[in-house]
Amino acid sequence: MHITVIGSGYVGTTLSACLAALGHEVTAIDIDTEIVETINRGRSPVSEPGLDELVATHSGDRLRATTDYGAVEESDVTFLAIGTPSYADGRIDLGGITSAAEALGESLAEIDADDRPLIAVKSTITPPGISEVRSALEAGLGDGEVELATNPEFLREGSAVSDFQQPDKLVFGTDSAWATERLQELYEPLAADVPTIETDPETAMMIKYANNAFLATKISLVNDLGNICKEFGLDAYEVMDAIGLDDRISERFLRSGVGWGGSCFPKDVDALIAAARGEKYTPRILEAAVDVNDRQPKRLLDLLDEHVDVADKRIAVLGLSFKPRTDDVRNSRAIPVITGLLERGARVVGYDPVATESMRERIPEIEYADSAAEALDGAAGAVVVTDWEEFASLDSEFEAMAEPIVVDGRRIVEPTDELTYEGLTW
Ligand SMILES: NC(=O)C1=CN([C@@H]2O[C@H](COP(=O)(O)OP(=O)(O)OC[C@H]3O[C@@H](n4cnc5c(N)ncnc54)[C@H](O)[C@@H]3O)[C@@H](O)[C@H]2O)C=CC1
Ligand SMILES: O=C(O)[C@H]1O[C@H](OP(=O)(O)OP(=O)(O)OC[C@H]2O[C@@H](n3ccc(=O)[nH]c3=O)[C@H](O)[C@@H]2O)[C@H](O)[C@@H](O)[C@@H]1O
Repeated sequence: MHITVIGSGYVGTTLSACLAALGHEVTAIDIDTEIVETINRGRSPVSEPGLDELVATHSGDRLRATTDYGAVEESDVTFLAIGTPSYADGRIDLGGITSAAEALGESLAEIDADDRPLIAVKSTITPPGISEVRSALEAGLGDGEVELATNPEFLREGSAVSDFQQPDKLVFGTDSAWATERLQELYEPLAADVPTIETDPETAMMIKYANNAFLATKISLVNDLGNICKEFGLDAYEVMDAIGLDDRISERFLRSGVGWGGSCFPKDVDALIAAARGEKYTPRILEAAVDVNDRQPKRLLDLLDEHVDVADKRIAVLGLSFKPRTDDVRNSRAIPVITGLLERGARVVGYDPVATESMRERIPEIEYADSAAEALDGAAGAVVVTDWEEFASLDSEFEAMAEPIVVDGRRIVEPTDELTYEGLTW
């Protein structure tokens, strides 16, 4: 099939490269010329394991990139994979996706009605927001019709390619059998043993929000229970390992610590709360999940305060990305941790295996080290914010600290006899 993907960020590039790998002819569209050139040079514009290789394999063959919306003329399905950030009050900002939808509508107006592609929304938008995207598309189109579907994405950053290639489920939100069949045909090469949910566009997006809200709330509940364990002098990981054996709970997403960040859980939970309030419903459990999450970085710093007065001291922050294996620092827990340390007058030195440059753009005023050893050298304390595998093998590096104090927010560092080691929930 001929596919166009509008928006070439984490989701769009993964989608484009993986669909090309499935045998489809894919055109990736982005307004950013640097992104377009990067893909056409055979490189991924975002850092994801395996994505560079996929783009390199298919670029110039089944995958090409352009800034020109005219490329939709050829396509059977056109995806919208534009960012959907939040306003300060949590409501979803649909400005980016509606302006893309309007521009897309203008291009579709040039195509005979019978030849128009199915438009599938990959971006995460609240169910009430779907009508706004539809209106923008129709405003661009003028007279005429086009069919809009939703096809939410469940991949995680850091494992985007493998998550896309081996999904737990596929969700098709359509208004017609024709649209469902197009999506079935598109995913046919990977859908063999994958449960497929065929529903309407709004329910499909509610499935996406419920999925993220459930997982974020699960982690906050684990953190709440973990904080209680810590107060009782118990190890939350021992407790969670045990409850995870209950199939109804499952062993996944039971890691307590400094909380959830990233470009999706915080924004999606906030957007769902705001959309629910817009309907005069107050989702109290989701509000509590956000509240627990907001408090975890402060609990980490309070623990550090018990061991060292950080004012004027060099303090190492190990891990800057919101999770390992990505350079993404959006809503990383490292941000409130660094801000809290700066408010206490600490001299902060940050280290991350790949996210240093992203964090430097965001917080330029702190020092950045090229290795964990360099960050720890002379530090009067260290906090661990991201569970990068390399932190598990740190050992003699701690000997160069002025005070060997480590407060671990992710249960990744191996405690030693020489170390004053505190876990956030153990
Ligand atoms: N990042 C993730 O792991 C996941 C994200 N999502 C959802 O997917 C959507 C996209 O997320 P990301 O890929 O992370 O966003 P992103 O910010 O990485 O990428 C968005 C891309 O759209 C481009 N763009 C913006 N306006 C455009 C326009 N008018 N025309 C063409 N291109 C335009 C930008 O230049 C950028 O490259 C969001 O709604 C997000 O919630 C869903 C599942 C996973
Ligand atoms: O909508 C999205 O964008 C995506 O959001 C999350 O994916 P992602 O944010 O990439 O990463 P996760 O692995 O879910 O981690 C999110 C945050 O939760 C934290 N986390 C995760 C698991 C855990 O047990 N404990 C915990 O604190 C991580 O450190 C990270 O900060 C979902 O897992 C994806 O299914 C979804 O598609």
